[in-house]
Amino acid sequence: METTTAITADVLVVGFGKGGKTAAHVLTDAGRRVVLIEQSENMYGGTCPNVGCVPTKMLVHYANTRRPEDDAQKFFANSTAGVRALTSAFRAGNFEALNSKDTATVITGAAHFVDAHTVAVGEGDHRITVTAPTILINTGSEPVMAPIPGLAASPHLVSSTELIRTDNLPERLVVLGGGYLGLEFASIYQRFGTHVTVLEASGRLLPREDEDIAEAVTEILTGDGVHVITGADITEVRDSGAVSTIVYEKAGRKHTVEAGALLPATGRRAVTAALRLDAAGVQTTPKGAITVDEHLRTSQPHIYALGDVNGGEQFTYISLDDARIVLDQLLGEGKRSTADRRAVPHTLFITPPLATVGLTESQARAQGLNIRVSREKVADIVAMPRAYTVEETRGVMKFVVDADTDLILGAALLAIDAQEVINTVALAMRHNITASELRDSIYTHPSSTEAFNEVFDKVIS
Ligand SMILES: Cc1cc2nc3c(=O)[nH]c(=O)nc-3n(C[C@H](O)[C@H](O)[C@H](O)COP(=O)(O)OP(=O)(O)OC[C@H]3O[C@@H](n4cnc5c(N)ncnc54)[C@H](O)[C@@H]3O)c2cc1C
Ligand SMILES: NC(=O)c1ccc[n+]([C@@H]2O[C@H](COP(=O)([O-])OP(=O)(O)OC[C@H]3O[C@@H](n4cnc5c(N)ncnc54)[C@H](O)[C@@H]3O)[C@@H](O)[C@H]2O)c1
Repeated sequence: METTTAITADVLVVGFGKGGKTAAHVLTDAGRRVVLIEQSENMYGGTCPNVGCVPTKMLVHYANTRRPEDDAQKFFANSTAGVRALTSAFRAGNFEALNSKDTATVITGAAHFVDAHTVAVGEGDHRITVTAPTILINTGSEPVMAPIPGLAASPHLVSSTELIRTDNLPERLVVLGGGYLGLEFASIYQRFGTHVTVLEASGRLLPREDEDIAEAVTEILTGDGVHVITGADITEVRDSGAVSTIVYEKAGRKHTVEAGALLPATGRRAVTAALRLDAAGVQTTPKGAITVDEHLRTSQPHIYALGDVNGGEQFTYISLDDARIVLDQLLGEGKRSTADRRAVPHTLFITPPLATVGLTESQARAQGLNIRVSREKVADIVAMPRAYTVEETRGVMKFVVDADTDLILGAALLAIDAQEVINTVALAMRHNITASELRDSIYTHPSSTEAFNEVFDKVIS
């Protein structure tokens, strides 16, 4: 006998990501009856606090506190135990904070569309359906598996989630792809004591950054012992017992590298396959992301898509900003849009971190802009003793400034605290604060922001 439970709500959220949960809280507080469906009890709060930003940044912290005399294996196991404790606390907090509200309900199970207003969890017996006039899809992204023969079947294949959760520090890790995820894991695991090799298809790391910045990053990683191979065309993965052999071609020659663990980090794509979007008439792009307009409405105007699933930039704070746009549609004036975003910063959490915003020097030159470029090595910045006080003097700071208006066009900060300092630069860019104003402001001492007092004057071209 079928025992379908039918629930109605004002707003249904599918997926417990940053955008969905933020919207769910605000809508509940505004008196809406909200149902949020999350497929896994291990994922309340979404990717970021469970298997993404939070655990990886905690691992960066732990890896950087390891002393040479620490036993690598024990130190790693203690670190992942610390990560588990934090992520479980965050997960429970995320569930409780929402589910304990009178007009909010969290349902655990994989959701799929039945029609444009109805979503079901489960099939047949015990099926739950939720019907709502407004639906938010926030199902995130998953790793793309490069079509390399032998890769998908390799017993040594590990996902970033598995690497975070294991207590066993791999002896030899090969990372396929030198993007955000690949370089962060390379830096973390090398510092824990693993021998790491990065195989990157592009001719150099970080092809979107200026060459001098990419070179400085490569120097830091290789200085830490990471083996970085760029221009690598990976042709095959062969398995024999305890190791995988990765075969790649570089400059017309065949090479091999062995790994006990193999991490694919060649990009992530929207999670839509299980949603049965056809049943709701929701369209997707050729890459499988949900098609949205600048207000994040899908091809069905009452259905919105937030976060990685809509094919935008894959960062937690973008998913959060997506929630602001959708909430403005549902509760506000309906004006806010993705077109309002200016000077969105990014941070690659290697050690020290690389934080960037705006145009690179090469992008600005390609646009024919009249620019002034300032750059200084962190070790040489007299106004920033902070780097010496924490014994991390590696890196470089670079600013691209409009020579006609003195407005900042972009920055690349490879330096201690860069993930914090970049937010001030981005704010200055958004509010048309000039390079001279930033240079001549008062900052606390000793801090990394003080570098502004000096670096803007180190004009190199
Ligand atoms: C290892 C790693 C490190 C990262 N580090 C950073 C960082 O430092 N800073 C940063 O800004 N970004 C980082 N990111 C990217 C960031 O985590 C994502 O951009 C962000 O979490 C995306 O959030 P979201 O709102 O799109 O959805 P997610 O947080 O991915 O949530 C989607 C949720 O939907 C659920 N779901 C999927 N399908 C269904 C279904 N059919 N039914 C019900 N539920 C479903 C999933 O289980 C998941 O919980 C990192 C990513 C990874 C993988
Ligand atoms: N600190 C952060 O904010 C952070 C950290 C981790 C992940 N993320 C997000 O997650 C997304 C996914 O991360 P990612 O690193 O998987 O993707 P990515 O797009 O950042 O990098 C993928 C890299 O893999 C390379 N590549 C692709 N195919 C390859 C192949 N066959 N062989 C070798 N190299 C290949 C690409 O040239 C690229 O350098 C990021 O773009 C970012 O938005 C953010």
